[in-house]
Amino acid sequence: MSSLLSSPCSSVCGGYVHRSRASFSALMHTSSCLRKQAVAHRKPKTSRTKLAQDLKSNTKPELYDSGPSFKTAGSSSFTRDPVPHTGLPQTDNQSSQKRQLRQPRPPRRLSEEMRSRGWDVDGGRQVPSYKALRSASRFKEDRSRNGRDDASRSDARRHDADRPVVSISDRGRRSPSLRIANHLTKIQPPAPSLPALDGDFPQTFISPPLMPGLQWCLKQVLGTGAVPTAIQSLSLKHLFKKPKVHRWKQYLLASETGSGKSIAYLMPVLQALKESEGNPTPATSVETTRPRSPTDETSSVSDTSSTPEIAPVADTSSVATTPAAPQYSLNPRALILAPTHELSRQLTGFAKSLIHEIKLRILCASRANTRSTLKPSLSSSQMAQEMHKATDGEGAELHLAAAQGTHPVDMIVGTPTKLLEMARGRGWSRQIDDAPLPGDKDYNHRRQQVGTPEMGLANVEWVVVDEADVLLDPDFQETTRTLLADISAARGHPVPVIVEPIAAGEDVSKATATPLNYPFNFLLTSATIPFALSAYLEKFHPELTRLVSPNLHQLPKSLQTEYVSWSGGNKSADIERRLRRVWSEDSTSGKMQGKLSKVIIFCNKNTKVVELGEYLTEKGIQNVALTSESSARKHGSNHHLDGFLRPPVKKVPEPTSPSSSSDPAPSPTPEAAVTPMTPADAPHVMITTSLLSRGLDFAPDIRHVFIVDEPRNLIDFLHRAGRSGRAGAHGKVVIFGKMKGRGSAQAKDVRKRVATLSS
Ligand SMILES: Nc1ncnc2c1ncn2[C@@H]1O[C@H](COP(=O)(O)OP(=O)(O)OP(=O)(O)O)[C@@H](O)[C@H]1O
Repeated sequence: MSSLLSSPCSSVCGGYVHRSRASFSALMHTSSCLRKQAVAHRKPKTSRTKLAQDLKSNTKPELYDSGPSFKTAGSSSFTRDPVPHTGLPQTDNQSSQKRQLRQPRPPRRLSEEMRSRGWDVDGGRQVPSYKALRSASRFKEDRSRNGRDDASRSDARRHDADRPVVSISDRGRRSPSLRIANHLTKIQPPAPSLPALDGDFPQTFISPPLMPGLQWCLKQVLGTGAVPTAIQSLSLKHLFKKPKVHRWKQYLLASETGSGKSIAYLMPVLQALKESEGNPTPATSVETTRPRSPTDETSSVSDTSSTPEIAPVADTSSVATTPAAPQYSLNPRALILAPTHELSRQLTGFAKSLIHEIKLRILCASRANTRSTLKPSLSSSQMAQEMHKATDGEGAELHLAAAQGTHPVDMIVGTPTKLLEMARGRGWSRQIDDAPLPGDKDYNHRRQQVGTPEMGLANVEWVVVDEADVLLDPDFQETTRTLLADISAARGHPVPVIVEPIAAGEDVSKATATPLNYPFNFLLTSATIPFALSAYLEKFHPELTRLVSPNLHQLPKSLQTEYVSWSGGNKSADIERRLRRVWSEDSTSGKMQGKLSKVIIFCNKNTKVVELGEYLTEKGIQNVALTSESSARKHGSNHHLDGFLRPPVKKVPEPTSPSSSSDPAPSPTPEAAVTPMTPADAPHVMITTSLLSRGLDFAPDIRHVFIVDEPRNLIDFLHRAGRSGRAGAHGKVVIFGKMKGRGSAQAKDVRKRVATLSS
């Protein structure tokens, strides 16, 4: 406890720093402040592509150094640290778009005053009026932009707020935590050399806390020797707790790319869904929490075995119960939100590989504009068969608009736009005006075009926001928050829709916002936490617990970086030359066992993607060039990514007993089925933009990522680079630029900044 003293910063910021053991974080803080001071005096950079200034200073693993009392029995040390993760600095774009706060939800019969504040009643449900959602017509789907400008980064401030932060130190555990045993890569998993368990943090996928069926499927998917990664350990430790007094969980799971965040959030969600099958938890109360006192922090840190959650004082005066789910076709109990259809489909397939034993029903809502294949006249057994087909296949999708009756479904995965459409009716966003404008002949026609809502939200107990920094950025936030508000309203606890990006440098610690207490478990995940997200969470979710891996905001250790200088001639020819070199190295090294590695090339612009694709095709290199407009993306499946995405693990024959000690037979490796081919026979190159840089789990034979345009910022860079070197597999990120002579300053700057991402 004595290690948690605060001392004034000796440098420039005048702030305070929490001291951990040996005052190392104090040192880091001071040096960070000095660096910021130096940056502030530097001539401001005008480049649009200037990279983040001080990303690393906030996130060094040393900041999570543990006090002596938290050492585990083995070499691992797990700790909760008082230094909060403050996030990456915010972009200008975000700061310039300060918008208004809409509140509160209205009573069912609306007064004129409430109406004028933008509320309406729709089919008995309270929703923001279409007028209030006028700006929703700008909703853009599938645009995973990651922030555009870094000019405000040096303004970023660290806020030593007292929200709970839980981290896991990787000292002495670095290799085991990511010594990935993955049978998909044909790497024989090393015998697990686990540090001694300290009874606190699970270091194997064991039962309990996992139910045997889930544990068995994890072994199938990951291989028998797999051990939890840092973020999964944290999840096992914290997300399976069952507090005596029910309260809705609020957690952020943050860890580097390819570190297994999907499993970290799927494990607790799937298990909870199974356990509460047929026994839904009502939205019993809106929890109001007392202000945190300094003693809260001390006690939560000193007692690692206790929950990091500060017990809220339940406001029993506002007790409400979940209204009965109306007769919608689908009434899911969990929703997973993802920024793209591709990611939704992959997550669905992956989640299905984990439920072969526990038998839940998971649906992908990614298909946007297709007619239902179900006929209303189907008998119930036919319907059940269709349902089985739709929920058992890889990334299977179902559109039930024309089907009758309700269909049991436990979890739906989709983009916020699609999910909102399912909840409000197809075409709802076209109805953004309450009254027709003079001469608006289409008005009635438009209103009639709105489809019937097919998804009820009253049963939703879990919401996961994957790639939270994208889904809560200016492009997506309105849709995401509207959906969250709709769920809350459907569960009987209306909350305001907040569309209020935090300005750069805004001191959120002094903000007096009303916390958002959603009546469901709320999980957010991301590999990058920009300032805007961090500040938003601090302001509106002060009780949210952050589970942070020590390598957050760093490149995976298995990923090498290499710089290639443009020759000064044709850039496409330079890229072609480098590709051929990769394949010739593959053939001589023998590391690829006769196969040739695949390469993902990231460009900044669609035109460049198309141009490069055509050039390589001309040169006899088969490739897949994908932009946001590509027609291949509109087919409602991930077939356009075939050969590049990691395929889901198929179900293996039933075990005699899932809880028996014998390990499951390894499933056939996807590689085994693939005949070796050359880049002239089958695409070995995918060219795309940042569109596909988020969340997708690419196959391990993608050994190279080429970044041929300067990334817009370090967030963008981390996600692009992170498509390779996943789950401990070897990978290389090749960065092209002008490295020598006049005009090389920018490339050198990139190099310097990228170097800060490797420890
Ligand atoms: N404990 C583990 N051992 C071995 N492999 C694992 C483990 N956990 C996850 N994996 C594998 O690692 C890969 C990456 O996982 P996942 O896609 O969840 O990463 P992520 O952290 O969500 O990455 P991103 O930030 O890019 O979305 C998957 O193929 C998954 O099967």
